[in-house]
Amino acid sequence: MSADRSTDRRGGDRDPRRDALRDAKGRQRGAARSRGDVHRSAQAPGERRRRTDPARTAAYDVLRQVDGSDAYANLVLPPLLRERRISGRDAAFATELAYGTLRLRGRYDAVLARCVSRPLDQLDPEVLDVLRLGTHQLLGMRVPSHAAVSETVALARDRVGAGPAQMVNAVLRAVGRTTLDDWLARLTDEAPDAVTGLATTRSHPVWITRALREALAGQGRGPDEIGDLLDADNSAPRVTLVVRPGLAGSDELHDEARDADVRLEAGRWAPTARVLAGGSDPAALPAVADARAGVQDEGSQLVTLALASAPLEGPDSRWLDLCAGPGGKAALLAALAAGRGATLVANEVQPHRARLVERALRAVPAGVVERVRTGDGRELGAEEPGAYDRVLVDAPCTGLGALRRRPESRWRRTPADLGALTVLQRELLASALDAVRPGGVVAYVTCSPHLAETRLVVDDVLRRRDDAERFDARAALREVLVPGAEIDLGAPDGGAHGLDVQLWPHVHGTDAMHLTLLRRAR
Ligand SMILES: C[S@@+](CC[C@H](N)C(=O)[O-])C[C@H]1O[C@@H](n2cnc3c(N)ncnc32)[C@H](O)[C@@H]1O
Repeated sequence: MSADRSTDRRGGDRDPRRDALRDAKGRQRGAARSRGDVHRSAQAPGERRRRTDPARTAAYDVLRQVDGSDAYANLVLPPLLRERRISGRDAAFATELAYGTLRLRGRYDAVLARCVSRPLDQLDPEVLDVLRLGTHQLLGMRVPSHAAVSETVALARDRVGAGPAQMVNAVLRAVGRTTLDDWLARLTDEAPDAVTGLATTRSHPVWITRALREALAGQGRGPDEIGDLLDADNSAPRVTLVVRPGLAGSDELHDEARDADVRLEAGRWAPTARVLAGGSDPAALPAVADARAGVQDEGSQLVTLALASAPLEGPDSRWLDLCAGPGGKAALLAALAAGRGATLVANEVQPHRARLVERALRAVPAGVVERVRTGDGRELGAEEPGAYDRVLVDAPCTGLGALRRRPESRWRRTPADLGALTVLQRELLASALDAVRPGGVVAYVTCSPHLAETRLVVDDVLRRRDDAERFDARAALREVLVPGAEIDLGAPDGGAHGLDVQLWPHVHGTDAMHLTLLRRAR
């Protein structure tokens, strides 16, 4: 229980000084307000409208766009903050409020359902979003209760009207009468079974909780790790950069970071990784602006490095990235190919994502990128059979391994998504195995640990053909780690005979990337 609470309160986007620096009510101190002339003289007490806090209003507007227009929070929030000139600790407050509320929505809805007399789906969606925001301030942030309630009531009055604001007041007071620990104990006690209890308290859909637990067991880890995994999904990840080898030197990056007031630390696993330890926006680094470096999860770097270094006999001159958009792994592959005298073809089906691949590759020396192909990867194997030495299939997937990065995605995905995706994944892997030459290597990668998207896809494709076999991805990954790093990849007999790699947020601090390595036999 207490681990749960500390996870929530750690909230990676928070500035620990923020609560002290915002005023005693957790409210932004504005000039008019500090002068004490906030609309008071113009209105009767019952009609008083206080100026609502811009940070809370921004978080509310993000939630409305996410819930009402299917927008992505990480695409909506940054421009909205820029447009409204919300920066510094207020931007950090708005970010934690919006992202934290979205991540923990399942938990908060369970709490609210016990404080609202009607079923939640009978509330106006606007009112429900205000209640969720207030609940996150009460149970997931260090905002004093009186401020959480009064500021949220002011937001309700401003955005949804005086009537609902009274109801918001009453409900939030009921929420705040019980501590987070006591709420979690009650939700656990009242759950019909253990999985539902975990799903509710850790704010994940039940089907995802079940799938993640099965994936842990299926990849040689204890199913009892599920609580830690779900908690890790509820914490914002640290920002990690990739330093593309040969494109950005360590000293050069060090100097640029110092000049831009960005503090970087070496990554834990990948020699190419630098973790943002403090300072300002990494986009301020010239190396990031001109694509010699980029923002990339360390797990994504590891699986790419493992493919590039996997043992290979014979020629090693043409590499293919079959599903390249937006180009993070393609840029790392191209940098590695440049150092090895190889070339890269990057393929992507969606034209706008193919353009992002071109942008990501702009720092790669001329001649290394043979072309960025816009087309269906499922056809490439038949068009160019046996033409490549190394092929990456970073397959479109549910993204269940990157839930901490996309606060709303767990509520959007449904089990029905799996059907179409797993058919596509099989077809892309089969095409990759056709495109690689005999003796060549294919990496099958997903940012999902779901067994239906990982092991079962590979097993099924291999069952249908006798010209390819799995080999030891764990050994290949260990070869590329920073010197001296000891990585726990699960029990040796777990997960496809201990050959596949499954990374985990709660163990490795990376996204839950999956890697299977395959060799074309003939
Ligand atoms: C997981 S993302 C790849 C991420 C990328 N490797 C990176 O590191 O930036 C999967 C990509 O596959 C693309 N895709 C989906 N269907 C495809 C197909 N039939 N052929 C090629 N690409 C496809 C998607 O548009 C998406 O850009």
